[in-house]
Amino acid sequence: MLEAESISKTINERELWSSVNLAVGPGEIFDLVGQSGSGKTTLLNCLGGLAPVDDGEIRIDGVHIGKSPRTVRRRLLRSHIGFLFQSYALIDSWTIEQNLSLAFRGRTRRSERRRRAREVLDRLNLHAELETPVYLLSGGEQQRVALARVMLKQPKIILADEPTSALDDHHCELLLEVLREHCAGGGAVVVATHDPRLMDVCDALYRLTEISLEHRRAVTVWHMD
Ligand SMILES: Nc1ncnc2c1ncn2[C@@H]1O[C@H](COP(=O)(O)OP(=O)(O)OP(=O)(O)O)[C@@H](O)[C@H]1O
Repeated sequence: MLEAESISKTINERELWSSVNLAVGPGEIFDLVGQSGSGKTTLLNCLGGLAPVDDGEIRIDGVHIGKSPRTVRRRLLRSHIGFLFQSYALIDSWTIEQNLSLAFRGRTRRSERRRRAREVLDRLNLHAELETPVYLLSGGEQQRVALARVMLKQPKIILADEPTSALDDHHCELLLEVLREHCAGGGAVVVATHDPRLMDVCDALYRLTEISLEHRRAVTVWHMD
């Protein structure tokens, strides 16, 4: 479903990681761990096509995203990838409804979009009016709006960066339920987290590890039972 083969990334002459191999298939949740600054967010961005790699290949359903024409790539990323960003990536001055409308493709009627948005928000225990501007919400509520947007989009692959950072245990459990359902339906998840509540449900752990004095990082993989 999502494969990275021998990918490397250098930013401002600093090699973040190199020769990284990773493959996540239907039903799998992989965790990415490593020290702050080791390049986890950058790796997620590269896997999701938001940033280019310097070497190697990233394939989604077998399509090499770096080499495919721009329109094919955009369509593929749009239908396959859903991001849960560390910063939530919501538009602050927009309402919840406007932020969630970005998840819908094609011509979905507004009444239908509102009905589905309400259903997902209720499930996430977020009962604010759809007309509420996002800047009025707490961090945890904003994180749930971002999760609602991914749930409405229904991508095949979810890339999540510290998705539980603002969630209490109850809401963390809701997130886990959503991720498990996503995987049970044949989806895949790559998450960057050190949160043991989330690490517990992961199938494998990819650790960005420093392996030499030149600060090169490789990936060590542990498969969890
Ligand atoms: N666009 C950019 N321009 C310059 N430097 C960048 C850019 N993106 C990332 N970096 C640098 O690359 C390094 C890795 O950043 P990244 O956010 O990927 O690490 P991380 O492992 O996710 O860190 P954290 O756990 O603290 O979120 C950092 O030193 C960061 O400053």
